[in-house]
Amino acid sequence: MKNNANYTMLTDFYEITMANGYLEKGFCDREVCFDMFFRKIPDGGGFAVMAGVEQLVDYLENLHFDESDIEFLRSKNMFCGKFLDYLKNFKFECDVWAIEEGTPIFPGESIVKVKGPVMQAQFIETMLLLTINHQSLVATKANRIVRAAKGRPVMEFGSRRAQGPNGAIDGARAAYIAGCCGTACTISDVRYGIPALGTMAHSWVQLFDSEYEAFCAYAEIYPTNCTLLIDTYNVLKSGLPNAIRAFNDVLVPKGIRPAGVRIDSGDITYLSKKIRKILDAEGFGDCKIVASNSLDEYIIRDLLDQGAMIDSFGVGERLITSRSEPVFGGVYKLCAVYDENGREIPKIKLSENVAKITTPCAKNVYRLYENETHKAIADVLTLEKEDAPSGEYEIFDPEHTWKRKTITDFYAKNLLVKIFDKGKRVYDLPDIESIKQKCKTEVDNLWDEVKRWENPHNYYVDLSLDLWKIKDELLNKKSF
Ligand SMILES: Nc1ncnc2c1ncn2[C@@H]1O[C@H](COP(=O)(O)OP(=O)(O)OP(=O)(O)O)[C@@H](O)[C@H]1O
Ligand SMILES: O=P(O)(O)OC[C@H]1O[C@H](OP(=O)(O)OP(=O)(O)O)[C@H](O)[C@@H]1O
Ligand SMILES: O=C(O)c1cccnc1
Repeated sequence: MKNNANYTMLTDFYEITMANGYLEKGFCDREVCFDMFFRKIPDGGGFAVMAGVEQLVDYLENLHFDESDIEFLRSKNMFCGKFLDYLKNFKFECDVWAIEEGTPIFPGESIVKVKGPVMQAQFIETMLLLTINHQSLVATKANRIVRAAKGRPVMEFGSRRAQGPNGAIDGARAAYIAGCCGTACTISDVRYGIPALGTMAHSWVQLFDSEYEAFCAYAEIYPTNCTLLIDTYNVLKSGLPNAIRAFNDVLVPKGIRPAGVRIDSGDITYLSKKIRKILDAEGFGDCKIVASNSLDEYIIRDLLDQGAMIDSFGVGERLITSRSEPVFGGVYKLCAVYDENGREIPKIKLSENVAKITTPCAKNVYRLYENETHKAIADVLTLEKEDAPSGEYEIFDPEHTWKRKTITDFYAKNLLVKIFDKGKRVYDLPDIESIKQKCKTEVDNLWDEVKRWENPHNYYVDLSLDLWKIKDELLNKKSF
């Protein structure tokens, strides 16, 4: 569902001062190309997960300046009348391409490409980065947590500790794309169709005169979806015995099986093993054990290594805030300008820090898959005018060019999909289930070496020879 919020003024102030300046200096019609890319995968992982395109589309489709926005800008006494008039009639006219949501992405490759008048392409930087950076961060983290859980469902529980409403709502969406089974965030279901789910809070148990009464009351109201929180007082001495009594007294006579018990404190491995034994002995072998309490991929891996008997996980704060690495450093850089004849002039940003040097030119991004296994071998950035890699193709490391490899028996997929043509949307937004499925399929298509936790294989993101030559020429240029 569309959000329809107008975030036009959610922009760094310098985007507005530059737009006004471009107009004053006669750059109004200057066509340019910008690239969004990121430099580092959070948590030392082998890949990130693209997310947030739908909200970017929403933003771009709503982009307009209200009368009150223009009056606000006029009150700053910084902007010329011609610019304020331009804003009055502002209509988004850029071409936009993006890698589809749910796709694994790698450092250095264009994940969003924007072409159009510099005033517009520059202006959208802040929201474009904010939207893609946030959701890709949470999707990347959630995918790590889901993979650590090895097929056990992971519920997203983080709203209460998210950084603001959109942190919760869009974060839940990103978590679902990346593999979570649902969210406690109800409005994410209303807005995006992310299944709302959950158990109960300690306050439910505390409110009743006894734990047993609290459990019976819940079982009576929600007999077919009865997961009881058993750690309010003492898991083994009180919570579990009371839950078993309530199951036997309320559900068993109706022929209904209990859904589960949740633990939210203590030594999860020790408790889950004890709980499993007791539930099995009492004839509740099908009753699931849910664990929560400041979990993340590291603790989940550790718990499973210890043999914890957990069937599903509830994960909140460390997922929704990506606590271990809370920044997805996507950047937006000018890579080309076009002269009056439409000829492309490549642009580079240099830096002492090699990782900060940009790749010039408007580019395509191809993912090369092995014919037989459909596993992704490498990504290759090419000039737009180049054909897709095919046949016998040599890839080489753009920094260590002697590292070469000839590949055959592969097919290439163009990852950058056109979303807007001259400001008009030309892309049908996929539904959330297809995005989730895409994420699963595409992560499955990565070699295990890219997915391992420690020192994952550095997936190749290479440049075509023609693109590399242009970059090399600019790197060796003496004056600018
Ligand atoms: N067996 C285990 N191995 C590794 N980590 C665990 C294990 N059991 C629990 N943890 C984690 O250790 C941390 C324990 O948190 P904490 O010290 O707050 O204990 P607690 O029992 O939850 O206390 P509280 O009652 O205050 O919530 C949590 O992040 C939890 O997920
Ligand atoms: O630990 P998280 O991964 O964020 O998961 C969500 C937490 O939120 C709830 O706790 P609550 O707000 O009652 O606080 P608590 O930590 O004191 O239980 C729930 O019982 C989980 O502990
Ligand atoms: O439904 C739950 O169990 C839940 C929801 C939010 C936070 N913690 C737990």
